[in-house]
Amino acid sequence: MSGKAVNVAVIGAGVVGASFLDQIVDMKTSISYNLILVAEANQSLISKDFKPLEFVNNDWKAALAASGDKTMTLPETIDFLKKSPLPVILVDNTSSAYIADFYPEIVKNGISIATPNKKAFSSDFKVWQQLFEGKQTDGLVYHEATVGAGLPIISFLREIIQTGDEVEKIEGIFSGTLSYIFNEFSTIDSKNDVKFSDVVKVAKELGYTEPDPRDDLNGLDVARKVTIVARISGLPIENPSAFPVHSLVPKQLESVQSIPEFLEQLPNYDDELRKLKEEAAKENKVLRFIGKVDLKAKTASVGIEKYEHSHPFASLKGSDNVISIKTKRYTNPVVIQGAGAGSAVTAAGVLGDVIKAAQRLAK
Ligand SMILES: NC(=O)C1=CN([C@@H]2O[C@H](COP(=O)(O)OP(=O)(O)OC[C@H]3O[C@@H](n4cnc5c(N)ncnc54)[C@H](OP(=O)(O)O)[C@@H]3O)[C@@H](O)[C@H]2O)C=CC1
Ligand SMILES: N[C@@H](CC=O)C(=O)O
Ligand code: NA
Repeated sequence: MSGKAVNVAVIGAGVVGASFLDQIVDMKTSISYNLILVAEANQSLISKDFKPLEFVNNDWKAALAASGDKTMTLPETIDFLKKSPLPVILVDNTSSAYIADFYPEIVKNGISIATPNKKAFSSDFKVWQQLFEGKQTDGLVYHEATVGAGLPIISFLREIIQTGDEVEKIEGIFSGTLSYIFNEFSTIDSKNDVKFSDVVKVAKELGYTEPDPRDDLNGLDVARKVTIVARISGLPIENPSAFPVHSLVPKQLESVQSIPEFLEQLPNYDDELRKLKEEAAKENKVLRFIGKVDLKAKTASVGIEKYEHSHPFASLKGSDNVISIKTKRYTNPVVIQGAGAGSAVTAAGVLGDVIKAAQRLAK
């Protein structure tokens, strides 16, 4: 044992957050990862004297449920963490834009961040610059799980770029939900006449979609991921609305209030996608929902593309992501494929980031 340690503060104990906490309390390494804060929206566990929180049988859930501590505001949380005697890594396991807005202030106070939350990295480019072009004394920022969940996309891109490689093109299926929907809707078997609206309903029943499926179908989640990989590769995209994004939500259904009503009306708009699928089938192709960045042309886009049956994107299964990266050195693209969503793989991506930060920070 080296006796080195860091303090870890976790915000969010939902799908990813709960799995993250299960993994970190079980982890045995030479560095000590001392949990000093676990916060849900309304209740928290706070170690006010910075002694590591302790759980009977590693049962953090029971301890959190029994805790009487109310969740601090973000400014209060920053004030608390600033006083930590050990380096602190704040793990944001929420999708909160409000919390993401505080990242520049958090790192300015020397607190490091590890997160799967895409909001800060895909909002205004100015925030990106504040996070990655700041002072030596700023906290570190890791966000592997913002693209392809635990798959090594961001670390790979950053590493090859640091060694002098140049990214030329990135193309991929970046959404677990839309991967599943198109893998089921448009298959190599041209007799498949399943309706788009039916696949969306099944995807929702299986828990693959966001609570409101429009948050997947509008393409914004993919646009955020495309913005992130483009920026890392040197294309300073202003925000995820600064390039063409094909929304699969019919205009007339954008403002429908209830989710059941949206799902009930969706079959009225099946025709357009059915025609596209039939056109593709005639050319022996399938439809896939793709994010693309072309560094030479300085363009990005999100939308439906057609692929030959022999293309790796055509034979994708389940809700896998697949991302193809062509560079000056990798003239045959590197293809990274695997689960791009899910609690355990995403949490492992976040925990991997915490480990990387701790290896640089631990005292
Ligand atoms: N699920 C997946 O497969 C993947 C998720 N991600 C990203 O991971 C993040 C988390 O996703 P997921 O776990 O699925 O989402 P969930 O909605 O399951 O969990 C979010 C959690 O954040 C908590 N929360 C929200 N706001 C606050 C706040 N102000 N203070 C404290 N806690 C707060 C919520 O608490 P409460 O319940 O009390 O409101 C909830 O427990 C998102 O950014 C998502 O995009 C990335 C890749 C894959
Ligand atoms: N809803 C997202 C989850 C991760 O960001 C997806 O389907 O990929
Ligand atoms: Na990743």
